[in-house]
Amino acid sequence: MNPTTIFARATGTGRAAIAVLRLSGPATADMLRTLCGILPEPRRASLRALRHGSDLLDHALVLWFPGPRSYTGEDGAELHLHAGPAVVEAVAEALVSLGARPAEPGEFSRRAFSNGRIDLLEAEGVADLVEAETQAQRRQALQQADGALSRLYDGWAQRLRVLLAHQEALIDFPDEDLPPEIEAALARDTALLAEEMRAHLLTGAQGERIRDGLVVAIVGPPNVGKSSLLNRLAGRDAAMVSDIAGTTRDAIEVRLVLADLPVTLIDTAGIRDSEDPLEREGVRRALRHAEHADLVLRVACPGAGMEPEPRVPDDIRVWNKTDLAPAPEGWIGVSAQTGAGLDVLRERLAAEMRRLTDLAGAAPLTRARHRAGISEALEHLDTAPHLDLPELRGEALRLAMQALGRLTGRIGVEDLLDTVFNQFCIGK
Ligand SMILES: Nc1nc2c(ncn2[C@@H]2O[C@H](COP(=O)(O)OP(=O)(O)OP(=O)(O)O)[C@@H](O)[C@H]2O)c(=O)[nH]1
Ligand SMILES: [K+]
Ligand SMILES: [Mg+2]
Repeated sequence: MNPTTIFARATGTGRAAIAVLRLSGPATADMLRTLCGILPEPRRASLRALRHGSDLLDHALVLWFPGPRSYTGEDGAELHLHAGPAVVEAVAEALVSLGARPAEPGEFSRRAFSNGRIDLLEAEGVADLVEAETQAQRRQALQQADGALSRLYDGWAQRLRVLLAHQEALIDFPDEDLPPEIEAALARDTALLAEEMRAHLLTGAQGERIRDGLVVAIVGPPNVGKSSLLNRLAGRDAAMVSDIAGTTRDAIEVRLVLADLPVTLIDTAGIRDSEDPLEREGVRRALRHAEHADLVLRVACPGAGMEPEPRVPDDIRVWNKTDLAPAPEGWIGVSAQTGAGLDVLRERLAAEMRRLTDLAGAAPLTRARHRAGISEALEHLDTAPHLDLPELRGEALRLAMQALGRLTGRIGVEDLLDTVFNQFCIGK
């Protein structure tokens, strides 16, 4: 059955000079002919009067992309319209009356996937690229959209295929004639592959941090100036500040960009023993945030607990209120009030964040889906050597290969597609 021809506005809906309507599907050529009078030259921008019946809709720049050399692999087009809502609406209505329908979120990319133009990992890279807010996210998304992860996983699947072929050759030998050197080589190569996968799983922490952002928690006793510090780092009055100990109860989150990376900075309740059930809950939440954060700013100040908690090696120790007394050895001195020392603190934070996201050039996994797939493949590889029968070892290798195949979407992913593509915006 022929797919329906779909269209969507590919550019944002705010005030703008130009709006791009994108089309894909078998009726694209007919629709262009109707609207433009003739079919424009392929892949060349041409200025056309768009008409529907006797109605002049707009003067537009028209691009015609005959399939399969198009984003979706189908016939496609772009109409660069004047961005007035009435213009876009008139052209959209004309397209609907010609038989097109508005696209679902991610439908263009889904068609590109179905037509083999991109695999699932590349599609996810495209989605991340559309969402990228920081330069580190852009670089990572571009790498994935360009197929860096796909090449890695396809390479592993290819090696597994070879191992499986050897394993199957062994099945045909009677037990007593099994060539031991082939068995040994198989076990060695399987273990080697498993090691590479284990190392790759470790890059996931960095990759997911770049994609989702890092979490930095500000923790310490009451009144040391945690909220004042949050406001300084955020550059705005996000949290209430007062000289009353216990001002902050619930955690307050602020998003910002530091060292090209997205950060969620969390201000928490001052940690102390309290009879007040609300404050106790606040303290409990503060401790939980400290535990789950990528980095913790442990704040103290003159007269308030220097060591609120046993010292954790990765924590950054911040001594606030240096306008009242200088910082002791081993603390970064700041004054949230005057702004002194804030640059040094920002630089230290940035350095720690770079350390936590350093990939040394490797393409990292970026989503829980990837982590689950690789873990599954790894489980099968780890099981294989402990299985007695060569048939069972072969089956374990096959299952590992399937887990990798689902990551790229080369096999058995129908049930997964809605989850992946619904995260896209409309028009992509
Ligand atoms: N002198 C001086 N006072 C400061 C500085 N930073 C904060 N303060 C004051 O310290 C008091 C407590 O500040 P907060 O930011 O509310 O402290 P907090 O740690 O968030 O307090 P809780 O939320 O109650 O735990 C306020 O009166 C601030 O004005 C500073 O650098 N120097
Ligand atoms: K306070
Ligand atoms: Mg506070």
